[in-house]
Amino acid sequence: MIKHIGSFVAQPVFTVAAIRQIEKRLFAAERDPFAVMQRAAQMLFKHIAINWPDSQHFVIVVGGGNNGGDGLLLARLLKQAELNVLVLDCATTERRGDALKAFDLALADGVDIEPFDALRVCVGSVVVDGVLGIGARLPLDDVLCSVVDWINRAKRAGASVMAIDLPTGVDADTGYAQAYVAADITLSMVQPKIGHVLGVGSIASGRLVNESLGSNALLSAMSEEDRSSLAVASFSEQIDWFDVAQLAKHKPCPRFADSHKGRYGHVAVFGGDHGYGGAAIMASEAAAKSGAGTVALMTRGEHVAASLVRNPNVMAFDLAHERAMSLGIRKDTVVVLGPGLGREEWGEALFHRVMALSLPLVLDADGLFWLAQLSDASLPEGSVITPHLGEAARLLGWRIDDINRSPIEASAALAKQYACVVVLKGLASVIANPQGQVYIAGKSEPVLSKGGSGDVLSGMLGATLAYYKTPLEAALMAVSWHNYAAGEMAGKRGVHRAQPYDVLEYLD
Ligand SMILES: NC(=O)C1=CN([C@@H]2O[C@H](COP(=O)(O)OP(=O)(O)OC[C@H]3O[C@@H](n4cnc5c(N)ncnc54)[C@H](O)[C@@H]3O)[C@@H](O)[C@H]2O)[C@H](O)CC1
Ligand SMILES: [K+]
Repeated sequence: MIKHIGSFVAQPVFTVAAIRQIEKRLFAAERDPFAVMQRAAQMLFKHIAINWPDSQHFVIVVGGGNNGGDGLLLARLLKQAELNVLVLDCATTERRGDALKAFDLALADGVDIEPFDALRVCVGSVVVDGVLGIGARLPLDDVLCSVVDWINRAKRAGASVMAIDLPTGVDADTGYAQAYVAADITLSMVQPKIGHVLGVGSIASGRLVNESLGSNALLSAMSEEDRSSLAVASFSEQIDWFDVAQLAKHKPCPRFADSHKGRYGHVAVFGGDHGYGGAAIMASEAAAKSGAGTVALMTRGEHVAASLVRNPNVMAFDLAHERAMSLGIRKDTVVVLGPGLGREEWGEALFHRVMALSLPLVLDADGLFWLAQLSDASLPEGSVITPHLGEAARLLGWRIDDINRSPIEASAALAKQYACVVVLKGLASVIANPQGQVYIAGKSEPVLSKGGSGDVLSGMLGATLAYYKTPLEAALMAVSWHNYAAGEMAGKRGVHRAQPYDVLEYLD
């Protein structure tokens, strides 16, 4: 089968360890390392002027590290521009190095620096979070929690919040957060971090802007090998990927002019025990509307008529019929197993029967429940599993909180354990393959938090798996496409009314 390979626009996101290495090289390349912090402050000033050109009153909350140093130098620039600026200092340790130098310069310039006091009323229309950046140790103690709370209260009272580098409270390596600053804009310094695009961090960051401070030039001068040793995950960049014009350019599963249905694969969706027919019907509809050449729904007899009425293009077979398997399966079949499979005997027997076919699988929902019951399971080559946090926890024998705290490690561990591609579903999804490649795709789309969204995604994934050469590509395409379409749908239909299958009307 001839396949079209989409080209991905991916932007690397970095760990703190990698940022520290880049910083080291950046400092070595500068005559005066303090110049990097000064550049950071100039960039903050620039973005303030762009975003809030009319604001006169600024409050900058600073910690004792270099994140606070950036904030102090920004305060100086605002003061020099004759704007009203107040620095609230919540440092608990003595300042050293660049942070101390920044503090002294701000003080010498007459910047108003006062100790942070939670009872103080916010006087700024823009509040800048310069409390903690990549040097944060989490969780925050009570004092820092009250600082975070103060900034968020100021926001609720009408102030805009800009975070320097990272919203305070967010783990830069995972996006995990408990108490955290909810920023309107985050100005990331040097390079974007994993925590900006994953987990709660992806929401806390608000609109993300990065200023490389000279590191882009440094990275492009590095060898590909050297550079890729720094990035542990690549983020299929929202700005490019989800931009309508860009998506039009990278349209998933494009059709060929000299087309016939055999070129787009065959998807067989297995599932739909009593009461769960909708899940399997939605998955089969999703496969069909994502462009699969042919789709078969393999289900209980009671769901056949419903499926035919809704989707006459989808073949619907009653699994109790002795020829159902031979009619619904071709040799190039991609199987979607799980939606509405259930946890009763019927689902268990069907799970084993389908696993024995050794066809590439999309394994989801209760398919993952049955997978977790096996002590030693290998999946057919080219398979993809799509667990949410709870399902991943069951498969790995970890606690859900552990998955939340280490989503990249969890997906990589699952990809190894089952020798398959893993889509760990979350606000943004982590996609990993057994070769150690990791991508983060998608962003928070609250409209997707409804029963049935996973079924639709698994059906879409069935279609992309039939279309693309590698399961990694197929997973990236399906997750990004689903997420993009959800954003379009939410805008046009509203987040309450829109149903999970409505997303399929926004794929083109
Ligand atoms: N170094 C550079 O090239 C540049 C750095 N920039 C900014 O600097 C920060 C990173 O600075 P660093 O000093 O390493 O860390 P932080 O400021 O994030 O915090 C360290 C500081 O805070 C204390 N601390 C950490 N956690 C806690 C906690 N839970 N409770 C109390 N205190 C805590 C710690 O002891 C230190 O004193 C980076 O994010 C950038 O914003 C530049 O932008 C320019 C280049
Ligand atoms: K910060």
